Amino acid sequence: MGKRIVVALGGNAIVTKTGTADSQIRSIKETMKKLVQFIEDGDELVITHGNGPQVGNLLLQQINGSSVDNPAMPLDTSVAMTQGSIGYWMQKSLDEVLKEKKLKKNVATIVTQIEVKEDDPAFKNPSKPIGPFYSKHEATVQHTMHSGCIFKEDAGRGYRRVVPSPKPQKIIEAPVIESLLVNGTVPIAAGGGGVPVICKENGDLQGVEAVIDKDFSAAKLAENINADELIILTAVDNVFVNYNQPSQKALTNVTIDELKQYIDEGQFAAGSMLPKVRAVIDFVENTGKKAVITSLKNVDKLIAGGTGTVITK
Ligand SMILES: Nc1ncnc2c1ncn2[C@@H]1O[C@H](COP(=O)(O)OP(=O)(O)O)[C@@H](O)[C@H]1O
Ligand SMILES: NC(=O)OP(=O)(O)O
Repeated sequence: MGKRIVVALGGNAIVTKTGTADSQIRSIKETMKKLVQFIEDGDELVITHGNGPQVGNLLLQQINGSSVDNPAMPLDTSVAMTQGSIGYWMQKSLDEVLKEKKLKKNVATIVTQIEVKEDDPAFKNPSKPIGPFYSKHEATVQHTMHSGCIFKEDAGRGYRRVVPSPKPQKIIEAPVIESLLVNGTVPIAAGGGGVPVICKENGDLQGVEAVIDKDFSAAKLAENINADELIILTAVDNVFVNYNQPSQKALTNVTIDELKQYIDEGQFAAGSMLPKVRAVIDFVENTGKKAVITSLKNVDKLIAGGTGTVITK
């Protein structure tokens, strides 16, 4: 019997050096050739993805191309725009792969809103890096040109714009996503971490300017739709302790208590592996189900029965 699986795709599944639509579509098609194996296996698949590079680039286009008659769109709308563009690329690519495999399945991208808390401390401490990398000098120039933009150093790789990244509380479209699954459709949902919204006193939703971390959204989505498993696909086969040191050790089977201890030891880099580890802890703790962190290229082996870092209670 198939499982209900939420797969979260990292940057290496989409992003290319040139950033053209064609190159990102080519990269995504290769990704879909891997993910189709879950469908062939009889699993119910929900695909979610990041948007850090794309939403940052889109914001730059908004800022640089805007005028009084053609205003720049706010960040929540820009997130929705990237859900649309990346979802379009994914849905088109997966459709093609399904056709090549002679599998009859519908694919649908859902513009997904995610509730966040209005008083989330993240709004006062922007931390989510988006868009291109700058040198320190370029970041200072950008900050001078666009006074509202904050730039921070990103894991030794250069400077990037940072925006608030509140924690997801509830997937608004979870019932729609579940009904699609029940009807045999493959939903692409909560893309780019979801459109962040707050719930007003009268129950209306209002978009807020932020980018939610897609790993936390994937965990909340998996929880809200009663998924059996959360799989986070990134660039490394395993989570490591003593990462990039001669004594590095791949984690294969690990409990959430062990992971918490490794967090206390500072084993996981903030802004890269740490949010993934925190997200899987949330999912496993809240549901008692299993999560996996591994690489996209490792999907074949994962489906064949193992490898990657498996996290259980
Ligand atoms: N302890 C660790 N174990 C494994 N990878 C780590 C660790 N600490 C940092 N990393 C880095 O985190 C990266 C994954 O984060 P990131 O690139 O932000 O993910 P995404 O795939 O979502 O874009 C890995 O490719 C690796 O370079
Ligand atoms: N929204 C988000 O977390 O995107 P990235 O994974 O691309 O940073």
